[in-house]
Amino acid sequence: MNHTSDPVVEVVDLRKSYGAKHALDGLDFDIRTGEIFALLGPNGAGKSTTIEILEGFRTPTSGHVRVLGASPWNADAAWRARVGVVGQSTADIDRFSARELLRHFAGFYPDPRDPDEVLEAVGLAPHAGARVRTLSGGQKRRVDVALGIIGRPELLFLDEPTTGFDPEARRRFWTLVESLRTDGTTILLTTHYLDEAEHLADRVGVIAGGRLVEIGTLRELGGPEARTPVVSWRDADGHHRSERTHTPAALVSELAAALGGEPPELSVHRPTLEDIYLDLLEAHAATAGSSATVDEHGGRPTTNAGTATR
Ligand SMILES: Nc1ncnc2c1ncn2[C@@H]1O[C@H](COP(=O)(O)OP(=O)(O)OP(=O)(O)O)[C@@H](O)[C@H]1O
Repeated sequence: MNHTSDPVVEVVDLRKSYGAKHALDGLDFDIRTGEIFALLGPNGAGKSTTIEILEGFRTPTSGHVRVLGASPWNADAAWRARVGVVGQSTADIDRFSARELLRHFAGFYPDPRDPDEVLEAVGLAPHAGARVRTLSGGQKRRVDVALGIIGRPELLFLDEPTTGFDPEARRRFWTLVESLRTDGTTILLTTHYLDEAEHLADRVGVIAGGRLVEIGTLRELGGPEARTPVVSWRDADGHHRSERTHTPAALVSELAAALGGEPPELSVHRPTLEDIYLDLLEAHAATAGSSATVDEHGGRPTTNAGTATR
């Protein structure tokens, strides 16, 4: 465990361009020891570019980046042993069994976890001896997670870790991540699942168009007014109206009195986390002058722990 009070991850004015494309346009954030920090954002926002720079697989165009006190892309093997990586692509060493892979990779670390305990923790114990290629997509993803934590990392990167998991596997994974936090592991997570971020993250950073739109706890997302209920109805001349109010019951009574009965098409809605998140992205797209786009990305390196990192 890192016992210093310095941030585990320090990012100042991080920029990354691919030709004329500014994938990252000046990011600033810190991740503290023992924290679970989630990066949220639409497709193409820059989450994987950020995480891959912090893992040392890409170099920034400019900016200051320190991860466990080092520049990741110049870091040595001792630094790598302190970091765990679960990238977006799935383990492709599929002629081995999960148990064989874990035993093999455990040998690269000074203080690895017990392979059988890891298999149990990720729910792979019943399939430990099966060749990885015979496993389902969700089971292969668990192999990635197992490889990411076998070295007992101080800092764990999880890039969309539960994509393809069934609901029970996701819950089980969340329990595993919580136990890693209890052990003192610092975790950077990217996810498209707001409930995952809500369940796991101490703080989130919302990224869009290569910029950090907001950073804070999920409760703080969108500012203090974002969760204010919205009363909607159709008024006497047929126009659709809506009003944000902390006293929706009072407004509904006023409306009922003014309209002499039930307000037509009345609804009272308390914005959900998803509403708030989508509003944030919409506001960003409006100020950026374009909406968030879905991009294909080429040339991303394989980043699962079993191949590129070790
Ligand atoms: N190797 C590359 N060459 C050129 N452009 C790239 C490359 N990798 C990423 N990009 C572009 O950089 C931007 C950010 O991509 P990135 O993969 O970081 O987004 P993301 O937030 O991880 O998206 P997703 O949620 O789809 O994984 C996108 O516009 C993408 O097309």
